[in-house]
Amino acid sequence: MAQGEKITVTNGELNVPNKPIIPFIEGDGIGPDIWAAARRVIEAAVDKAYNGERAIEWKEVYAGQKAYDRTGEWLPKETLDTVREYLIAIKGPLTTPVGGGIRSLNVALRQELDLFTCLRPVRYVDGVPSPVKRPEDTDMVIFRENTEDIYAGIEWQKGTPEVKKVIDFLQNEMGVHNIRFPETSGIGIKPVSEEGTKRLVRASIEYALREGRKSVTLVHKGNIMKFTEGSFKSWGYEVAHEEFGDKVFTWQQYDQIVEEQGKEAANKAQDAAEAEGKIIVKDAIADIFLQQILTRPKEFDVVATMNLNGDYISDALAAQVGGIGIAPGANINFETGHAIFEATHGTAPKYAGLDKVNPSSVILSGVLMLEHLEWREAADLIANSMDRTIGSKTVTYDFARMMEDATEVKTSEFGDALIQNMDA
Ligand SMILES: NC(=O)C1=CN([C@@H]2O[C@H](COP(=O)(O)OP(=O)(O)OC[C@H]3O[C@@H](n4cnc5c(N)ncnc54)[C@H](OP(=O)(O)O)[C@@H]3O)[C@@H](O)[C@H]2O)C=CC1
Ligand SMILES: O=C(O)CCC(=O)C(=O)O
Ligand SMILES: [Mg+2]
Repeated sequence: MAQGEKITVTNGELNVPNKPIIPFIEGDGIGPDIWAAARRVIEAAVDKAYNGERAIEWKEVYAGQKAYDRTGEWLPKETLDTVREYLIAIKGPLTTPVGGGIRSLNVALRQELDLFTCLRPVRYVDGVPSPVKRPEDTDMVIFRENTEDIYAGIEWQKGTPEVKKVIDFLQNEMGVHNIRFPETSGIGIKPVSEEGTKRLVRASIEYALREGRKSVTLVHKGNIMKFTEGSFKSWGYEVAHEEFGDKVFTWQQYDQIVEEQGKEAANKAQDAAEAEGKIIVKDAIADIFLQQILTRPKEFDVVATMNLNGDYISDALAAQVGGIGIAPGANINFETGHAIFEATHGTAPKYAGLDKVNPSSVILSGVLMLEHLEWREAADLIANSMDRTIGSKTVTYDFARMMEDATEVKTSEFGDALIQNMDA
């Protein structure tokens, strides 16, 4: 039984004891390699920052292969109950087979605990090799809706009685005539709700205001998927207008001024709003957005989008600042206080057990967790040490292959270097 105390929440504020119990899931594939390094780095930073007065009491909980081997279940109820009870957890990646087998345990955790925001900050760490000319221009925070959309996994396989029933219903009762090959189609459903959209966009605007960000961009494919992605855009603007009033200036307001007074007046109004520190709420269609984040990254700041778009955007943006080896994330319910911190990447099975991959994504997810607990001194120790370590070209294989004169180290050695450089 772990010693320590529970983190609790009162009126949306976390109460963090000096020895909080934090559940962790080691993860599949490279999970054990990166988690071992991350755990040591986080412990060293907390110890150094608070001279032993604070410490994390880790509590292992099981999911994925390790859970299956021990209990015969991929995601035991006990794991969900424990995370629910202790509020904050951190996890390694979990495998999801393609085209059959179990559904994503990562998605199940997010849905079961209603962790409606997948928050993925994307910013450049000095010295990291990147495929773009000015990686430092990319500084965005993704707010990805985390519980709905086609990502929810509501689908039926080709040739089953279930899919036939759904197709018959669509054709006979809903007047659908454009399923191109009904006999050989699988069908997926894409639920996107007003409630789910509004809580996500609300959280993104609140974050932008709190963190002094400049804009929130609603990313959607609403021209094609009018009542899901298109509605996401409309509901997003509604939240902005109805709940944030004079704290925001939206592109809908801009368009209205263009209509009534012309473009010059609209530009002036937007400039004035920016000067007053208002958040600009705008939108972009997903395909062109993927081009513009590469060509004009400075124009984007906080990004609010649906589940699948957010998944694609996360990996694309991670590439711009050096790749998935350094891409942290958090799954958060801002209303209940529940949060699970995890890297953006997956289990990278070909590297499992080789002590080779970059642990930075899960370590920086730990930094996000420490910031969330307001243990900023410990978070800063890790972030600064990461700057120094990468700055001295001590890196894992993924960065070493793109750098000249790098010293390539193993996962565990990178962890050692981070701990050593906390003293520098
Ligand atoms: N939240 C989660 O738990 C997630 C789980 N997954 C699951 O992971 C499994 C594998 O997915 P896959 O599509 O291969 O994606 P992965 O993210 O696991 O790996 C893809 C590639 O990304 C690079 N990479 C990933 N992690 C690291 C790291 N820590 N350091 C350096 N490079 C890294 C490697 O590239 P290279 O070979 O070029 O060096 C790797 O081959 C699937 O079952 C998927 O469902 C996927 C995403 C998230
Ligand atoms: O759950 C999975 O296996 C994949 C999830 C994923 O890619 C993500 O959340 O970014
Ligand atoms: Mg992904």
